[in-house]
Amino acid sequence: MNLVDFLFPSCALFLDFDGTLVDIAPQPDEVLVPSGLSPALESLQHSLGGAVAIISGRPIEQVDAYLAPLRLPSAGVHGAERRDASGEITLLSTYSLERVEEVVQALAARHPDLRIEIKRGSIALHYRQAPQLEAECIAAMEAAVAQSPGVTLLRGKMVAEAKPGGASKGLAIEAFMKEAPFAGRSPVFIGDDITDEVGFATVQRMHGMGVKVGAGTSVAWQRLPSPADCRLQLQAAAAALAAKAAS
Ligand SMILES: O=P(O)(O)OC[C@H]1O[C@H](O[C@H]2O[C@H](CO)[C@@H](O)[C@H](O)[C@H]2O)[C@H](O)[C@@H](O)[C@@H]1O
Repeated sequence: MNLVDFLFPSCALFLDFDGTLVDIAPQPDEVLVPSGLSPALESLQHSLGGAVAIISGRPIEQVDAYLAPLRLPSAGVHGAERRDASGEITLLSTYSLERVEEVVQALAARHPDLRIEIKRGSIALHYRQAPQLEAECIAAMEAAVAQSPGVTLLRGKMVAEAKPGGASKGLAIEAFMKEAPFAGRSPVFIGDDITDEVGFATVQRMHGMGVKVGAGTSVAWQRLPSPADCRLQLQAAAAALAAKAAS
């Protein structure tokens, strides 16, 4: 697809972070942000009347650090936290993760290649460096989550994450779409992971469009081959929209 053909000044743009804006890295803290990314996002934000938001599994403060000095409206931890366009933060209720933490710490003590990420209201267990442990990690997380009221399990790219049941990327997008400057626009969501499928379904239900980055089955109607291509297409769309506004 050519993003330029689908992104109009009347769109609202929602963007996943890992695997969409940046390439997947061996470890969560090893992602590289190409220097042209934030300027392109800032230009798009300007052309789309401010209606550009990041919808990530990461905490908002991490996304801010990667995109600095740009601070976009953002949803973090799969929608458990959200910063609207005025800068106001909404935090969803969280639930005890004591059992999940016990289980992942015990697993990681036995398998040092596993990586635990603790966020507000969520714990992610990464097995990218120990893919042979996938089944064991999933089984352990499923059992721990089953003993943790209010908590659900979300699977992503080489990661299993316990998060509040009420949080989802779809609900975060819906919340943005009720507010200025997003309300009344046609939503486009670009993402790459299973965790983004609910976001694709949400925007398409709202007569918008989901764009899946990379391979794998998806409900999204459009597709981009890779994060590198996604960045190029965002840059091209930013330039085209800026040129249209100037003409
Ligand atoms: O919703 P996203 O913005 O795509 O965030 C999803 C998760 O991304 C991170 O983990 C993933 O990316 C890492 C860096 O490329 C990779 O090492 C890991 O295997 C992936 O699962 C992040 O660490 C998680 O907190 C996010 O939930």
